[in-house]
Amino acid sequence: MTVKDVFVSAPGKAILHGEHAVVHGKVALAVSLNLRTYLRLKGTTTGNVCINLPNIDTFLCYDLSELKQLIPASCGKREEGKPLDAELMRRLREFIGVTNGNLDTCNMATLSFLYIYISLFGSSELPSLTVSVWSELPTGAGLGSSAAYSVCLASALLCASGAIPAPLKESDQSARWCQEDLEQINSWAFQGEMIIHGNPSGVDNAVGTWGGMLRFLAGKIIPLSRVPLLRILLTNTKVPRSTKVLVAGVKDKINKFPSIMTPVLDSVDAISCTCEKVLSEMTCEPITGEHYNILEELIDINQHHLNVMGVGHPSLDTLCQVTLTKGLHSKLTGAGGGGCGITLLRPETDSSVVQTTVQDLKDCGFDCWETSIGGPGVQQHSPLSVKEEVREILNRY
Ligand SMILES: Nc1ncnc2c1ncn2[C@@H]1O[C@H](COP(=O)(O)OP(=O)(O)OP(=O)(O)O)[C@@H](O)[C@H]1O
Ligand SMILES: C[C@@](O)(CCO)CC(=O)[O-]
Ligand SMILES: [Mg+2]
Repeated sequence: MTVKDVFVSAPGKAILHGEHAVVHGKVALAVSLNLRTYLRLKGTTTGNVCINLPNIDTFLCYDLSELKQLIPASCGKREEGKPLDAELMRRLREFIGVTNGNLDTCNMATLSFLYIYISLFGSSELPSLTVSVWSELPTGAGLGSSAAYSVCLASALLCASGAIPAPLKESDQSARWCQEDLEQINSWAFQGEMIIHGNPSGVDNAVGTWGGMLRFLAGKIIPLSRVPLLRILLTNTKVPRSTKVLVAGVKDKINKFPSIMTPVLDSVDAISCTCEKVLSEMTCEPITGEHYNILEELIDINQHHLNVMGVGHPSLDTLCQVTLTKGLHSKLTGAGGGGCGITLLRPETDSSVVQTTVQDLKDCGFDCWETSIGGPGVQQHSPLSVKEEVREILNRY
C-alpha cells in the first residue's frame, strides 16, 4: 500500500490565564500564535518508516517488518479519545529502549509518532512512509510545541490512513477540515500529548486544532469569537524545562497541601472568568484605560499564584521586573519553570517603549518579539503555498 503525500501545519499557543489550574478542572483562556509547526508526509516504497525532526536533531528509520511485531492484539479495537493502550506503550518503550519512566526529547517525540502511526494503521497494513517536521516554535518553551507537533502528526496520519478526507482541492492553497474531522484530529493529538505531558488538560491541542482564542474547561472547548485585538510581547527566557515534570510537581503540592492549594486554583479560575468578562466588555463598549488596568492586575495576581504553585523561575522574575520598570505587566505562559512569558502592551504603549523593553530583555539574554495572535488552527497545504524557507527545510529529507 502506498499512501498519498500530505502537507499540514498547526499553530502554537499562549495561555493568557489558567495554566496548571486547567489540569485540575479550572477554566483556562488560550490563544493561537502566528508561529507554526509544519509536517510533510511522503508515501514511499522503501519498506521503511522514517521520521526526520531537525529541530531536535532526530533522524530515525525503522524496518516495517520490525514494527509489525509491535502491533498488539487490541489494535484497531480501540476508539480514539480513550486512555493510552498500555500494551502498545509497553512494547514501544521496550523497542526504543526506554525502561525507566524518564523520556528525553527525542524519545517522547518518537514514541508519540510510533504510537499514533501503529494505532491508526496496525489493524490493516503498515505503509512505508517518511514524516518530516519542522517548527517555527521554540521546543519545550511553553508555546505549545508538543501540541502543535501532536496535532500535525494526528492530522497527517489520519488523512494518510483514510480515516478523514484530505480537505484540499486542486485549486486551493490551504484548507481546513470539517468540525467532525477536527474533533478526531484533536482526540488523537491528545493521545500524543498524553505521551509527552503525562497528564495534559487538552487545552494546548485544542488551540492547535481550532486556532483563535478559546475558553477551556474540563475538556469543553468554547471558541471566543468576540475578542479585542491584544498587543502581546513574547519573551523566551531560554531556560529549559519540561511540562511533564512541572505538571507532576504541581500535583504533588496539591496532594501535600490540599487546603492551601485548592483556594489558589479557585482564584486562578476566577481570574480566567474575570479576564473573559473584561475582554467581552471591551468588544461591546468603548475600550478604556480601566479595562487595561484590570487586565494588568489580573496578570500580576496570576503570576504570584503561579509562583505559589512552584512553577516560577528567577528568569521569569527578571522578566516581570524589567517590564515593570516600563510600566508593563508580565506573567509566565504555559508550564513555567523558565520557558516563555507574555507581556501585555497597552494601545497607547509607544513603539519606542516597546523597542527599549525588547532591547533590555535581550540584554538579559532572552529572545523577545511582539507577536500577533489568533492564527488559524490545523490546515492542509499545497506544498507550493508554504513559505519557501519551510519548504526548503522539509524538502531536504
Ligand atoms: N518540532 C518538534 N519536533 C520534534 N519534537 C517536538 C517538536 N516540538 C515539540 N516536540 C516534542 O515536544 C516536547 C516538548 O514538549 P513540552 O510540552 O515539554 O513543551 P512545550 O509544548 O513547548 O511547552 P508547553 O507544554 O508548556 O506549552 C519535546 O521534548 C519533543 O518531544
Ligand atoms: C501547564 C499546562 O496547564 C499548560 C501547558 O501549556 C498543562 C496542560 O494544560 O496540559
Ligand atoms: Mg507541551
